[in-house]
Amino acid sequence: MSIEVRHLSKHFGAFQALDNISLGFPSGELVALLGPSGCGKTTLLRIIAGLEYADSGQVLFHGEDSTGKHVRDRNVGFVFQHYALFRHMTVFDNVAFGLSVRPRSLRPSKADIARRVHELLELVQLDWLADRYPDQLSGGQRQRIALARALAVEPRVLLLDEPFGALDAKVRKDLRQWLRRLHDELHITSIFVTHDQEEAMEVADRIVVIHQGRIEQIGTPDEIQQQSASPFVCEFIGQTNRFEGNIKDGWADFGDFRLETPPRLQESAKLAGYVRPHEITLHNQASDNSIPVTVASLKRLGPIIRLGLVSTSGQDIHVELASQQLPKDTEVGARLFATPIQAQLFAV
Ligand SMILES: Nc1ncnc2c1ncn2[C@@H]1O[C@H](COP(=O)(O)OP(=O)(O)OP(=O)(O)O)[C@@H](O)[C@H]1O
Repeated sequence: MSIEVRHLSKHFGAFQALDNISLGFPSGELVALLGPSGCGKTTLLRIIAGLEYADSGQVLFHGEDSTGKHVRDRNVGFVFQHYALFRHMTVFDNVAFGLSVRPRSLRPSKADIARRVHELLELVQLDWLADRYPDQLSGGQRQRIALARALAVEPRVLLLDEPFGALDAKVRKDLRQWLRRLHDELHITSIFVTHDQEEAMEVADRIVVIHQGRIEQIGTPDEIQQQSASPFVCEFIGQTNRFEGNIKDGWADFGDFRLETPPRLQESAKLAGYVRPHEITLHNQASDNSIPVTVASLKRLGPIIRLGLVSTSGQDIHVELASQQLPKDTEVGARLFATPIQAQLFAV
């Protein structure tokens, strides 16, 4: 089931939460809506679900206009961070709920419901918890049961709003890998909201970066990271170093170093160059293209070393290297030369 939204806008009073959003969610993909708090991602998800209505624009399910359709007629499954399980019902009854409240003519038999519930509990690998109550589960187990409950009605689309937001880092990491595997098994078109770029990178086929109610970029995790569409995306997706420069003799000139410039930037007055921590090499000797720096901090994380450097002009520079790439005898206070090997360049 593909989903498309066209020219969606939404105001809350004078505040514009969504500003003319158009995009498609291809059938069977797992797409992340990523952006800072308040950027409009939950509002977009709720409009797709039918829990909220846009001021203008359309929502199409499989090419069919569903804009005015009630939530119960859209056949979507939800997993929301605060959409708790029913506390007075067992795990089994929670998962069975969506099927057992169907009108009599559409309701499967008791035996069919039981079979389906056990299949789903097996899918989320928690069949052994069928008789427990939600209070007797861990947070991660509760979210997996919530997912089983959402899947029980065989939704055409699965919508997840920060599904693992309230969980601790380790459980969160496990659950997102598990969600990815589950998606690979089921291939239900799924959209999940997150403000955690690492989560989006790890789980999604495609990421939609939203900022102030507008789409900044749509792309695969690699495209978003390596070909960011704007300085905002560059800064939002993981750690980066920003350098300011300008065009000199056809090069992007940043004082201590220079880089090749694409033709589209040749006329720019000012440039911002974003260099990721792993895109910088360190040397004992100066070269034409190196920044003199002092090592301010050095942290070993297994085979990786993270360094905090300060340039002579006072700029902080973050670097990440494999330990064998670190110049010999480097310690805090050492003077080195940092060479950016590539950058994403923008006119500013
Ligand atoms: N019912 C409402 N009434 C008034 N303002 C609202 C309402 N719902 C959302 N907003 C505002 O619209 C903006 C977008 O909200 P939304 O919940 O979509 O953001 P979000 O990107 O999901 O943020 P978060 O990650 O914090 O949940 C926010 O500034 C929010 O305060």
